[in-house]
Order: sequence, then structure tokens, then C-alpha cells
Amino acid sequence: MTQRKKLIAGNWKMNGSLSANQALLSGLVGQSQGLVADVAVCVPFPYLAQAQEVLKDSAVAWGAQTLSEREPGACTGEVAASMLQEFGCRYVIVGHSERRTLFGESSVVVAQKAEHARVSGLCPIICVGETLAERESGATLNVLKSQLEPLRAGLLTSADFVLAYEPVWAIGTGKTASPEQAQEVHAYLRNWLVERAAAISLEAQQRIAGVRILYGGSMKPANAQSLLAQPDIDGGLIGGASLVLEEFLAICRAA
Ligand SMILES: O=C[C@H](O)COP(=O)(O)O
Repeated sequence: MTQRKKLIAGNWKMNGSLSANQALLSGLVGQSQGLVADVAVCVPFPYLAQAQEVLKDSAVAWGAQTLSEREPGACTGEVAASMLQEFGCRYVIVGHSERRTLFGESSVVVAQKAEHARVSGLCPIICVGETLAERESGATLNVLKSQLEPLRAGLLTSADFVLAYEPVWAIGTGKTASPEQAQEVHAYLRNWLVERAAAISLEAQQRIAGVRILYGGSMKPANAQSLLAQPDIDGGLIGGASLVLEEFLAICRAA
């Protein structure tokens, strides 16, 4: 069985200030020794330089929360993969439900963003998840499948990406998927990846087993351990709790 090192990634969303970040980032550096899991923070674009400066000699990685699917050039307000690379990013979140809902990002665009990240040496954290209405109508697995479908063969073959299952109804609501609910979906996602990779090549099939699938949606110190104990939950994508040093560290320690 493939052993996957757990990853706990903080998604700060549109939060932070230079002074608050300084305290949070230095606290992380000071207290992250001895953690078994990989740890990362995905910060707003203007704070990438600060994250790089504070985290550069630590085991904590950093990244961004989205990127452009276009080539650098005439595209006001957008940020290219090559720019993120210049700030030492390892990760970039793509397809978060807030981007899909508020900014109309389709699964095709999300796949393009993931591909741009990959070819620039960044590791995309690709988010998928169903709404409450979709879950209640029994459409969860079909929704997830349609979100995954456009992912490119090159990305799947590289296996240098992370998948994050984030049920929309659990994001920022305090409602968490039960460990069993989450495990059921993660197992489905794992199986989808394996089948798709097997259809590409033996090499892709072998590598895909190492892809980590994170759970996101109101993961807190109180529920982290039971979620992270599931065989197909390889870490967490943490929103609110990643802004509170002690809570984020407690989740990292649970992994
Ligand atoms: O990207 C993180 C997720 O949206 C989860 O956010 P949350 O932990 O605040 O529910």
C-alpha cells in the first residue's frame, strides 16, 4: 500500500494584514518543528513576499489561492504562474468553490489553471465539492465526476497535484462532513483517479497512488483526528482555523 505523507494546508482566503501575518507566520516557524505532516499556507497575493521572507528557511511551504489560466500579457488584474514561481510558491489552490461561485470559474477553466500551474512547477491543489442541494438530491458523485472530467492527461500523468474535497455546505458553516461521509467521497475520488490514470498509461497508474486527497470544510482541532484517521483522507485544507495559530498547529499535530 502506498504511504502518503499528510498535508495540512491553510487557506487564508481574503484575510490578513502585515502585522497579523507576521505574528502568525513567525509563530508557525517557531512551533512547527517536529511535525510529521507537510504544512503549507496559501496567502493573498500581496503577502507572498512576506510569506517567502518569513518561511524561507523553515519546513512550512507557501502558495497562492488562484492563478490565471492565460499567458502573461494584456490581462489586467491577473497573476501568472511564472510570477508565483518567482515568489517561491510550491502550491496554488485552483477551483475553490468561492472562485467557482463568485467568479464563474468553470471546471474547464479550473483544469486550464491546474495545467498552467503544473507546467510552471507549481503543485495545484484542485478543489471539488457539491452543494447541499446536490447532496440532498443524490447527485454528489456525478457532480464530482463532472468537475474532475476536464483534468488533462499531462497533469494526471505527472501526479504532481493535490485534490481537495470540500463539500460546499461545510465551508465556513461549522457543519462538517462526518468521517464516514468524507471517506466515502474520498474513496470515490481515489478510484476515479486510478481508473483515469490506468486508461492513460501504466506509468500514470503507478504514480497516481501518491496523489494526496485533502478534506476541507470546517476542519477544526476537535474533529481533525477522526477525519484524518480515514484511509483516504490525506490531510486538510483549512480555512477559518488556519488564521488562529493554536488551532492550525493543533490540526497539524493531529495529522
Ligand atoms: O479552503 C478552505 C475551505 O473553504 C474550508 O474553510 P473552513 O475551514 O473555514 O470551513
